[in-house]
Formats: sequence, structure tokens, C-alpha cells
Amino acid sequence: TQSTRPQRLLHAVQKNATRGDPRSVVKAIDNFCRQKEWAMNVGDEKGCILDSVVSEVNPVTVLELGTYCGYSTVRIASLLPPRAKIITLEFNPDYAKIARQVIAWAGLEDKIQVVEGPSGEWIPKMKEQFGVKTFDLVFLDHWKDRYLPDTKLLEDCGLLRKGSILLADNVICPGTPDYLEYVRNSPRYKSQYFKSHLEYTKAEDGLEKSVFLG
Ligand SMILES: Cc1ncccc1-c1cc(O)c2nc[nH]c(=O)c2c1
Ligand SMILES: [Mg+2]
Repeated sequence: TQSTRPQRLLHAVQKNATRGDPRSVVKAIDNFCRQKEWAMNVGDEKGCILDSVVSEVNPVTVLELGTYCGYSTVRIASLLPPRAKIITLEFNPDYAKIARQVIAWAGLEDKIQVVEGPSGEWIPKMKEQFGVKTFDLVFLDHWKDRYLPDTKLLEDCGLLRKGSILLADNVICPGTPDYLEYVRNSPRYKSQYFKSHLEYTKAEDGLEKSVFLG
């Protein structure tokens, strides 16, 4: 039976990356996507912007919406302080299965919790299920039509505090116009656009960083 692209990406990690070395896992995925097959990881160019925001925020609790194969999960977790944790939500069980193995290869299982299912159902359960009070950083990288409803849900569930940071991928390509309009015009956010390119291509894309003002 034919393998899937996520399976081929995992095999590239297991072949080319060093167990327990997150940076080598990131490098192996970027090389696979540049030399073999494009895949929708945040990639190395936008990944550097992600790294700088994570390092600046130094978050203790992180929520990632959209795990895919775990590339950005590994990138973020490798920069977290010792007791910090990241909860990453993935709707697609096949993606979640691959992501768990990529995360294990990087040796970051203790910092990462992969949760399967729809973000709209899991966000209201965060406090009771995972003992989360508020998130210091939320990385939105799942489905463009869910960015705005999930952001409103995070607000309504009291999961954001004054100073929480939302960082959103793909605000240009595929594009999230309703989300952009909201965070750029709402008095409750201070927003900033980081222009970049769609992963592994020359097409424009970028990350939108929005600070929740409370
Ligand atoms: C798949 C695709 N094709 C052409 C252009 C962009 C994309 C694309 C790129 C991404 O970084 C994505 N991240 C999260 N979720 C997505 O659906 C997604 C889609
Ligand atoms: Mg993306």
C-alpha cells in the first residue's frame, strides 16, 4: 500500500535526524520539503520569526492550533524553559499519529501534549481537562476558517490574559481576512504583521502577532 506524505516525512526524520536533537529534526524536515516534497510546515523562513517571538515571550504555557507533523511544535518546544508546556490540538488522527513520532524522535515528549479532535470542542475544556489557567502564547496554524471563532472562544473561556500573545500563520496565503480584520481593528488587540513567504516558496505570506490587551 502507498505511503502518505506525512509518513515519508517521518521516515526522512528517522533517517537523517539525530534522536534527541530537535534542531536536527527541524533541519531534516526542511531539507525533505525543499529537496523531495513540499509540505505545509511553517518552514525555515517563517520559523525564524516564530523562534524570535517565542524567545521574546518566554512562555510557560503554549497552545498550538494545528499540529500537522509536529514541525512547529518541536521548534517551539525546543526553546521553552524547563517546566514550560505546550498543548497542541490536531483534528486529523493520521497527522497526530505522525506528529507524536516526530516529537518522540526529537525527545520532547515531556514538554508536549498532542490532543486529537476539533479545536472548537477542546478549547472550552482546557481548564478542567489540563489544569490550564491562561495561555502565554497561542500559535494559530490550523484551518483559516477557525482562526476567528477559536480566538473569540479563547476570550470567552477566559484563556487569555493581559499580555497573552497570538501568533497566526498563513494570514496572506491561504489567507484569513476575517481574523486579520478583527485583530487589527479590535481595541482589545495590538497587532503587528511580519512579512515573509509561504514555506519553501517565493509566494508572499506572513505571520500576524497580536497582543491581547485584556
Ligand atoms: C496547503 C496549502 N496549499 C497552498 C498554499 C498554502 C497551503 C497551506 C499552508 C500552510 O502553512 C497551512 N497551515 C495550516 N493549515 C493549512 O491548511 C495550511 C495550508
Ligand atoms: Mg501554516
